[in-house]
Amino acid sequence: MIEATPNIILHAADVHKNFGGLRALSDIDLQIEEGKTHAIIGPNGAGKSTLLNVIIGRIPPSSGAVVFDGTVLTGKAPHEINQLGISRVFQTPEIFPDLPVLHNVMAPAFARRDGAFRVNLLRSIDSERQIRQEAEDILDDIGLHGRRGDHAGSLSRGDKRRLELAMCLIQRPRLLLLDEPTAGMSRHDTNTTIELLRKIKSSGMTKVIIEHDMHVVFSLADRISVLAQGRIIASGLPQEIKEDPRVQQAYLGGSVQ
Ligand SMILES: Nc1ncnc2c1ncn2[C@@H]1O[C@H](COP(=O)(O)OP(=O)(O)OP(=O)(O)O)[C@@H](O)[C@H]1O
Repeated sequence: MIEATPNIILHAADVHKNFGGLRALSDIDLQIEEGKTHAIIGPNGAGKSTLLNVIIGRIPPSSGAVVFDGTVLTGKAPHEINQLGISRVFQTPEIFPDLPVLHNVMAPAFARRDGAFRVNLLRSIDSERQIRQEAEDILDDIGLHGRRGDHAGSLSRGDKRRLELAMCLIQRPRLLLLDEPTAGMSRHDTNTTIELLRKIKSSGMTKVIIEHDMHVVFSLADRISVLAQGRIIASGLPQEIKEDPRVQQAYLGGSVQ
């Protein structure tokens, strides 16, 4: 078994992923420090989503292992990995469009407690009240409280993404993975989401963010890893990454600002 280093909550060790003849990930060694926000950036097709999918068990690596707090995740099913305390906000929101917004947020809390999306008729009313209150508080935090009775399907794309974030937060994950959390949002909604993610940061939750918007990355990240053609070409503090010539090169000569 691969040992987790102290303070390193997640370690992707020597991960490779091939799709047929295509090397989507090569020699990945990624260490995520507990309580920090770690951004993964890189040009289109660099392998960012593949890496996230390997971490959450949706895609098996061709070789290598992912270790979360001393537990090897490789070979586990996505729901088992979720139960260990890892949640992910997807690029395309996965919500229940026909249910009210509030019920969307409550549903994962039952899964958190029961280990499955099932309704336990013997569940105490108090517990249900507590979950409802928790869901209402989170909706308040993310600015969707006024929409709690509306069908989730009627929300704008940006609000659906925030709803999905609320559905992750109620699970109280130890590690939150965010795949382009502000994609499709207006500048105003993007800034509101940055503020919300900052608030979550102060709660000590570890976060991994994949993001193209450098304003979001540099507003939130404690550390940044840069993927290009399936390899991590640089990893470090935001200022180090900004000044790294290899990173500038990976962005086709453009500057990372
Ligand atoms: N299921 C799959 N089958 C075959 N090839 C795949 C599959 N998933 C991804 N790829 C390929 O692997 C490479 C990495 O893709 P990936 O989606 O991980 O990149 P990305 O960095 O997330 O890109 P983007 O920023 O555009 O979302 C690409 O060449 C992509 O075409």
